[in-house]
Amino acid sequence: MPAKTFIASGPLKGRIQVPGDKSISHRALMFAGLAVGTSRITGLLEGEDVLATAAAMRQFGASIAREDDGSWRVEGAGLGSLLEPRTHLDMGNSGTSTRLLMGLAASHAMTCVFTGDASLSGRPMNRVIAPLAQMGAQIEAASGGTLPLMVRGLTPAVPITYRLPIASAQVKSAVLIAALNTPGITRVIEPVATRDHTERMLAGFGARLETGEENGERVIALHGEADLAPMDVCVPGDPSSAAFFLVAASIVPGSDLTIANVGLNPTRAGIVTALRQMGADITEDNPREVGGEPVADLRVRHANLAGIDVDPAIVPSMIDEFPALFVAAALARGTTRTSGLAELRVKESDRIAVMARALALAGARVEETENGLTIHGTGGDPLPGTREGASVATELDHRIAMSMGVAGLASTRGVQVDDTAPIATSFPDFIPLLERASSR
Ligand SMILES: O=C(O)C1=C[C@@H](OP(=O)(O)O)[C@@H](O)[C@H](O)C1
Ligand SMILES: C=C(OP(=O)(O)O)C(=O)O
Repeated sequence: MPAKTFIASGPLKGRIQVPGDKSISHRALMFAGLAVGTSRITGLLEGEDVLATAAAMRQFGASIAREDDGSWRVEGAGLGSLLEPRTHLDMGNSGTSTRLLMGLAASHAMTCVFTGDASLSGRPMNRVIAPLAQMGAQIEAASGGTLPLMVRGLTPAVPITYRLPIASAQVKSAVLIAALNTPGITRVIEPVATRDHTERMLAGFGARLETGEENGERVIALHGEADLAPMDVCVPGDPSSAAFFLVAASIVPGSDLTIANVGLNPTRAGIVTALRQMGADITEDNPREVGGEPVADLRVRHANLAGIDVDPAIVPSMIDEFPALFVAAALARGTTRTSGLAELRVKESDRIAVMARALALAGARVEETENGLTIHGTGGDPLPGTREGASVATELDHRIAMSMGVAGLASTRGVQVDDTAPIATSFPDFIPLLERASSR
């Protein structure tokens, strides 16, 4: 459990690059692992969550290796020809790996056991069990619908039409991945649009899928069984990782930082919109497309932020960025109110409760509401920071650790975080990168 105190820093300057997008990295390994032939992935995030997906895909029969130039070479096992894993699949801390690979197992005639760490073992899986059971899979989970769980897949599975009861790209993707090996048309209806990396990348790998709109809802129709052809994937930088630097540079006076190659898919870019509404100075340079995704270099300069009421409609497009936004709000002038964040309670930790406690410990004025936080900002003055001997509980949650690390940069006493190890799940080089950016 490496604790660390993040202390007040000088301005963040220069040009940095954040690692590859976690959501896209998972999918690149999965779909390359299902294609027939060899794919190459550049810019893959080499974080623990993504490595858990790689290990699982190897158990399913894909051959996956890192090349000397840092790219990854994947020889697919071929959809429908997967091997049955010889041991349980250890998903570590990763909800995305678990839920998407449960979809894969559901339409293959094999038995897979999924396990995970203490955080993942508390997260709800009924949301994927329900549609996958409709498709014919038999799933036995611990009471409460959590890991460890066993999936007995069915081939051929049954195509379904499934309307998502919650806005979740993981549930959508689990059903679409199960549909790949399912004859017929599987439809997913999304009342609220969530990240669409699965749809974009599956089309790139040659799956037949149509996306459209009916009565204001998104409808995705996937034709199985799919033949996936190998391809080269270039993974853009992760906007969820960039968010920590967008907030850090916004709250530390004198900062002028460029974050190169950040993915700006509209289903992910809500944090940029919300920070701009607070008065952040963020410009987009060199907009382009990388790997079928919109990308730009983001230049962020310190600004005097003001509190806002965050529109709940923006929530799905910045779901993982709320811990970072809460830190921006704690340094802003006036009050920020957030609502509609029920999903935050079932992430790696209860991010509403854990951030309320963490920010209060660092001296911020925070009120927890049913499904959000109300934060009264300092108006730009540094937070007091944690007291001697007190440290923020990160609860196995990488985003809590990084967000509170950023809060430390704008604090008088510094912010001590009890455990920085979870950061490696999504951003192994976060601390050195932060130190480099703030010491120029
Ligand atoms: O599909 C994905 O890659 C993800 C979807 C989101 O989860 P939900 O689907 O549970 O909202 C997000 O929080 C997670 O970090 C990654
Ligand atoms: C919620 C997250 O990831 P996952 O659901 O894959 O554990 C996250 O990275 O913030």
